[in-house]
Amino acid sequence: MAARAASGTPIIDAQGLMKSYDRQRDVLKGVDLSIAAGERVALIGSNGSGKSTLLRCLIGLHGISGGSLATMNQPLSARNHRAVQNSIRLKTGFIFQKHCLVRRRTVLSNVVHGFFGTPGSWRAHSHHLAPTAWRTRAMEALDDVRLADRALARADTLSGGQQQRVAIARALVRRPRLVIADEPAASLDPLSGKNVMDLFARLCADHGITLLFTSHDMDHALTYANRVVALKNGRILFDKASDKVSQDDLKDTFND
Ligand SMILES: Nc1ncnc2c1ncn2[C@@H]1O[C@H](COP(=O)(O)OP(=O)(O)OP(=O)(O)O)[C@@H](O)[C@H]1O
Repeated sequence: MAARAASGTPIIDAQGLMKSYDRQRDVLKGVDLSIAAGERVALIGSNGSGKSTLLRCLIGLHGISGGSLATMNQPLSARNHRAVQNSIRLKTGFIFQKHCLVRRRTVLSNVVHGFFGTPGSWRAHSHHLAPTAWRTRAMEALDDVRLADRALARADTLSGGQQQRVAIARALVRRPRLVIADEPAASLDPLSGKNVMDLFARLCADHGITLLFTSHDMDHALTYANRVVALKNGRILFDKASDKVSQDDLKDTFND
């Protein structure tokens, strides 16, 4: 049962959202999802239930096949113009399971890469080219993730957990309104995963950033989100406050 976000202009507003990749099979089968500014939402579901597809539709990376969708008031459709995608990207931070850092570049340059897409983007290739304001902001973001002292180290000399914190700094460097994270802690050991999620959720809360993340770790979903949305076979199975999610809800989500 889908519940609409309580108040405020939605950051994300999907109604009856459909998506098929091949016109033969619908991967998303009528998803209603409304997320208000400042919410922290976990998207859960079995492998193949459609979580990543939904995230990609929400940011205009995939066109939708039916229904309606607006992200930050920007309507999205079957074929999204590059300008629409860029407009959403400029206000959105992304974090993926694999941190996708440029391994041979410094930590600081990797954070400066978060400015790609803004005017004068070529300066985001390296911290040497970046304007002072970008470098300063990147250092603040590194300070937020407690890695300012590693700014000039090569990215591939950091541990997996540290690299994921660099990815968080890169996602937050432009102070986005929305952060979308696809399994942000999945490649980390349990303790590093918990540390990264603690930090990530706190930074989003401190900066008033709306957060939508997927996770296969139910502790993470229930701890770091204030709302949990379960997808099953491309449909929303439930959408409720995290403290209302029961063991039976989780069983229904993951059982055939
Ligand atoms: N680019 C694509 N082209 C065709 N089919 C795709 C594409 N991406 C995903 N699919 C299909 O869509 C369905 C949903 O996949 P999706 O990756 O969205 O699920 P998921 O819930 O994120 O899974 P997981 O938990 O394994 O990451 C799957 O059947 C998958 O094979």
